[in-house]
Amino acid sequence: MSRSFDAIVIGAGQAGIPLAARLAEAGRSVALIEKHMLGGTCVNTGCTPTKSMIASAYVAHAARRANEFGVQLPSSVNVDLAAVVKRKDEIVAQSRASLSTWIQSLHGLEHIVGKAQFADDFTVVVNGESLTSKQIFLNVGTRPSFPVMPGIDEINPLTSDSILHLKELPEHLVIVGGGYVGLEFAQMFRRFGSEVTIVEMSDSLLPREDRDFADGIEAILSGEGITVFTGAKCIAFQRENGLPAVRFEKNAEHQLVSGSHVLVAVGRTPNTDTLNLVNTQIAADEHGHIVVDEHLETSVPGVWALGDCNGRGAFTHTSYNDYEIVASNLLDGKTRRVCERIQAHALYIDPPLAQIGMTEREVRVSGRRVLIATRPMVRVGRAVERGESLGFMKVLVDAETHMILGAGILGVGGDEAIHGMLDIMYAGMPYTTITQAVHIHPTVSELIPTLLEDLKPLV
Ligand SMILES: Cc1cc2nc3c(=O)[nH]c(=O)nc-3n(C[C@H](O)[C@H](O)[C@H](O)COP(=O)(O)OP(=O)(O)OC[C@H]3O[C@@H](n4cnc5c(N)ncnc54)[C@H](O)[C@@H]3O)c2cc1C
Ligand SMILES: NC(=O)c1ccc[n+]([C@@H]2O[C@H](COP(=O)([O-])OP(=O)(O)OC[C@H]3O[C@@H](n4cnc5c(N)ncnc54)[C@H](O)[C@@H]3O)[C@@H](O)[C@H]2O)c1
Repeated sequence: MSRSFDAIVIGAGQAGIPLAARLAEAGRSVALIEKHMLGGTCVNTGCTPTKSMIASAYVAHAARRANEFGVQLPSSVNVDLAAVVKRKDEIVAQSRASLSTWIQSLHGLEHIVGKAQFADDFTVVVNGESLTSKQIFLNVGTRPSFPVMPGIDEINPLTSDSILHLKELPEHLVIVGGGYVGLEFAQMFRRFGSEVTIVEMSDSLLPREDRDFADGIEAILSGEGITVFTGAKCIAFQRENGLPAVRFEKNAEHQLVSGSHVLVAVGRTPNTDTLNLVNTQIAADEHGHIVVDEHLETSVPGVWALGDCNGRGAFTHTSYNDYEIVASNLLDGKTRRVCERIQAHALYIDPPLAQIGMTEREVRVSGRRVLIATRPMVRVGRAVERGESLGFMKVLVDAETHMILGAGILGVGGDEAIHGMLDIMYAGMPYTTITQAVHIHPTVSELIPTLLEDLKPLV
C-alpha cells in the first residue's frame, strides 16, 4: 500500500521549503520529508548560528578597542561562551519556529519527519511507508567531512556542528583547514579569548580565492594573534600529554601541534549516500554530488536536485536560486538556467571578503584583454572614520566591452557594497554606468566609482 503525491520534496533546506510551499500554493499535493530539523544547514548549523556568534565576537573585539575611540571600559574583556551560545540558540529557534508556522499554514503540504530512501526512481520509503510521485525534488544538502585518518577516533575532533554547542571556552583551538568554516571559527574563537592555530595544506589560506586577498586575510588573522601554518598537510591525529594533537607535514618534515580542542574543517560531504540511489537511475559523481543539467534535472526526467547536493553551488543564496530556477521553469513557463547565475559569495571574517564574478586568476587564464583597479581601504573615508580600514578593493573589467568581469572587496561593509557592481553585471551594463552614478556620502560604495576611474591594463 503506498500513498501518492503530486510532488515529493526530500530535505527541508534552503531550496526544499520554498519549493514545497510554492508547489502547495499552486494547488499540488506535496510531501516534504525532513529527517532532522526544518531549515537544514543554514538555519541550524550554518549561516544563522555562525553569524550570530560572529556578532558576539565583534562586540568583544570592539570592546577591547574601546580606548582607541576614547571610550573608557574596564581593562579586561571576558566572554561568557554559554551566554553567547544561548543568544545564538534563541535566534536559531526563532528562525526555525517561523519556518514551522509557515509550513503548517500551507494547505496541501504534508511535513513528514523521517529519512527518505528510494525504492525505485519514483518511489521513496519513509518510516516504513512507500510514497510515490512523478515529480521528486532532492534538497538533501551536505554534512561536515570527517577525514579517514590515523588517530581520528582517539581524539574525536569537533566539527562545525559540534563546536556550536561548546559552553566553555577552549584554551587552545587547533583548526585543520583554512577555508570558509576554518577561518570564520578561527577569528570568532580568538576574539572570544582562545589561543587559535590554523593548519592549512595549500600554500595559502582560501586556496580558491586570489592570492592577494588570501595574503591580506592571513595578515589580518595573524595581526589578531592567530598562528597560521600554510603548506601544512594534516596527516594524523594523536594524544600528546593527554591533549588532542594534529600531526602535519610541512616542507617534507613532520610537525605536531597540540591544543585543548581540535576542529576539523576540511570540506563537506553530500548527504546523497542516505538516499539509496542504487535503487534508481539517478547519477552521482565521484564526490557524491547528484549530476544535473542546466535546469537542475537529474539523469532521471522528473527528478531534480537542488542546493549543495548538486555541486553547482555551496551557499544559501545558490540553493535558494536553485529553487527559483526550478519553480519558474515548472510553474511560470520560464526556461531559466543555472549558467545565468553570476558567482557571488562572502567570507564572514571581520572585515569580510566579498567576491563576485571571475577572480583575477580566472581572468588571467581566460586570455582576454583586461583592465584592473585596486584601492586600499585606508583610502575609503567611511572605513577610516570607523577605525576599520584593513583590506582593499579590486575590480576587473573587459577592456573591449567595458563589462565588469569580477570584483572583490576585503573591507568593512564590503559584503553590502559589492552588490552595486553585481547588479550592474546582471543588468548587462558597462562599468561606466557606475562612474556616472552619484552615491551617498559617507559610504564604502561611494568609492567604487573612484576605484573604476583608476582602471589600468592588467599586465
Ligand atoms: C558553518 C557554516 C557556515 C555557513 N555560512 C554560510 C553563509 O554565511 N552564507 C552562505 O551563503 N552559506 C553559508 N553556509 C552554507 C549554507 O549553509 C548551505 O549552502 C545552505 O544551507 C544550503 O543548503 P541546502 O539547501 O543545499 O541543504 P541543507 O540546508 O543542508 O538541507 C538539507 C536537509 O536535508 C535533510 N536530509 C538529508 N538527507 C535526507 C534524507 N535522506 N531524508 C530526509 N531528509 C534528509 C537534512 O537533514 C537537511 O535538513 C555555511 C555552512 C556552514 C557549515
Ligand atoms: N560565509 C560563507 O558563505 C560560508 C561559511 C562557512 C562555510 N561555507 C560553506 O561551507 C563549505 C565548506 O567549508 P569548509 O571550510 O569546510 O571547506 P573548504 O573547502 O572551503 O575548505 C577546506 C580547507 O581545508 C583544507 N584541507 C583539506 N584537507 C586538509 C588536510 N589534510 N590538512 C590541512 N588542510 C586541509 C583545504 O585545502 C581547504 O582550504 C564552503 O565551501 C562553503 O560553501 C560558507
